[in-house]
Amino acid sequence: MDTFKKLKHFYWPYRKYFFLSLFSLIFVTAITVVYPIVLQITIDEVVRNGNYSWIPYISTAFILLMIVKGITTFFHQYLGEFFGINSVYVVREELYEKLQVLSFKYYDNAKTGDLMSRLTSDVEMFRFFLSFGFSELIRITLLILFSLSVMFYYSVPLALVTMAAMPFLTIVVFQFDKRVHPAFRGIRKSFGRLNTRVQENISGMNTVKSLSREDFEIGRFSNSSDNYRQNYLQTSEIWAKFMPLMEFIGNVCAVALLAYGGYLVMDNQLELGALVAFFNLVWYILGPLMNLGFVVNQFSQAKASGERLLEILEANEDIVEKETAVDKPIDGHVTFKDVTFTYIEDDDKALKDVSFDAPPGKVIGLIGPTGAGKTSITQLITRFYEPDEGEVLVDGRPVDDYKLKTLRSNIGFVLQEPFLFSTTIRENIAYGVPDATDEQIIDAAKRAQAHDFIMEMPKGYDTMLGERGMGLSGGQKQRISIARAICVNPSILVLDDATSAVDMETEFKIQKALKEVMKGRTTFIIAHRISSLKHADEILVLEQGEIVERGTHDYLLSNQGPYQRIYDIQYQDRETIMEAAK
Ligand SMILES: Nc1ncnc2c1ncn2[C@@H]1O[C@H](COP(=O)(O)OP(=O)(O)OP(=O)(O)O)[C@@H](O)[C@H]1O
Repeated sequence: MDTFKKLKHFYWPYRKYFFLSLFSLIFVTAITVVYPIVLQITIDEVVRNGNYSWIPYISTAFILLMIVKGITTFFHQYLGEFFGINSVYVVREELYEKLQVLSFKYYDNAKTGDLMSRLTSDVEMFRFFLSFGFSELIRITLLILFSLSVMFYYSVPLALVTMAAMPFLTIVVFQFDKRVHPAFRGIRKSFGRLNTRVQENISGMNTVKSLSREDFEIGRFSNSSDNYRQNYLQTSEIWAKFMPLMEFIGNVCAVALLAYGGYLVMDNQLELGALVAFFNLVWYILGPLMNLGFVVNQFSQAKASGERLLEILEANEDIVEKETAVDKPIDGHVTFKDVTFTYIEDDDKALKDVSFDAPPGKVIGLIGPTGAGKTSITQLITRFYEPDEGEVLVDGRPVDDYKLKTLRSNIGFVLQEPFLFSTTIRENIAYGVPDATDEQIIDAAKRAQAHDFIMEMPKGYDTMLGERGMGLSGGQKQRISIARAICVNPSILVLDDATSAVDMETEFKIQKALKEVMKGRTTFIIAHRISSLKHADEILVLEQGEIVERGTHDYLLSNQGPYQRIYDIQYQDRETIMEAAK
């Protein structure tokens, strides 16, 4: 019940609808129990005692009851659904909001497919229990209570015989829950894994096809699918074992009832109509008790789903905004003081004692082999991660003094593989500034050298892009992302390998666009090619998380250090190779 208690604040505000639904349910259930009573009166009074004049009254009363039942059933169902769907509406909203604030650390380990299945099928499972399961549990209790009351009214000894089976059934149901709950947790987990497989496969379809790994992928999918199947079958086995057992206990009870009840009728201690009514009533108890297995099953599924939802809702938000965080304009002065950083505890350090100072408007180049820590530096400026030691300052203040929104909206990114949403080009450019005017958007596109190719498209700025920006070349995507950065007008700019994926002509265009966007902004250029950052005011050469050399291009060229070696590989050796090829 802990899971439901923890999730209470989602459904409790809607309790009014739940209780109204429950109130209607009391009528529905009470009227259901009236059926056997009508049967008893008809047999004993009308048929056996010959009171045929009662027929019109009984019929009218019966019809009236049916009308009331129809109306109350409507309210019970509708309000139950209303309660469930509104509660999970809030759950879904809160989950989504939580996903927006969870840090990169969380996403480093999270699997998209699994998260998707939590946000869809787990939420749905929880809703189903709120809408139907809860009230079904109460319907069962009410039906048993009402039926027992009528049974005790007809015959106390016979009612006691019926009750004798209840403890056995309760034990079986309890055992059932104990086994079926872990099984359902297994099902939900393997469904999450299955979703992850599908999602990764579709996202990585290019890689799969280009490496001809379709068969391997099919095999991996089959494994996950088989795992889901096995989990499901295991649960079905538990289900299949317990259901007949419950039914058997129920039938033994019915036989005992008929034998003892028959004896009471023959002994004139019970009217025949009462026995028939009794036999109907006993199924109103046994049926729901057996059905309890189904409700317990739903309850277990909802509990397993609720646990998975809580795992997201209670996930640690390691990047928290201070209460005193400020919202001040940022000039773009970035300072690192002895910064050391690791992504995963006990892992190698991604940055070691990194210090530098980047005054507003200066250009800092970051170069070094892959995995040297270039991107990590920029991830700390935006506070995507936090350093283990040392300080990251912007305009002389630690980055955690700023509101996250203030800090991040002042830092623009142009990445090697920009992410474009499947919407119009206009919306993609204005993504960071949703209220940007058409003039602003067009101006940004012009400065990013993107206006011309956008205008060549049939719908211009209203052209819809496919998922992940399909339908555009790498260079075009890049320029849209530069326009996006210009639109935001950040004081700090990060160009992460922005020109590595394009041909020389496009690179030239992009460089022109970048020059435009860099004007007046502190810029960090991450590059493998010296040509991309040789004009930087300071170049930091990184190796295994450490700054091993720093200075201007000219200084570094004469320093006989790692930068010069990179230069030699990229320029002189190339010339030698070109010479040799002549
Ligand atoms: N999300 C992450 N979780 C764990 N380790 C990471 C993560 N991102 C990077 N690392 C590790 O941190 C180190 C520095 O990585 P970083 O991405 O900063 O290098 P880089 O110099 O930008 O490399 P590249 O030129 O390939 O982009 C590497 O050893 C990398 O494996």
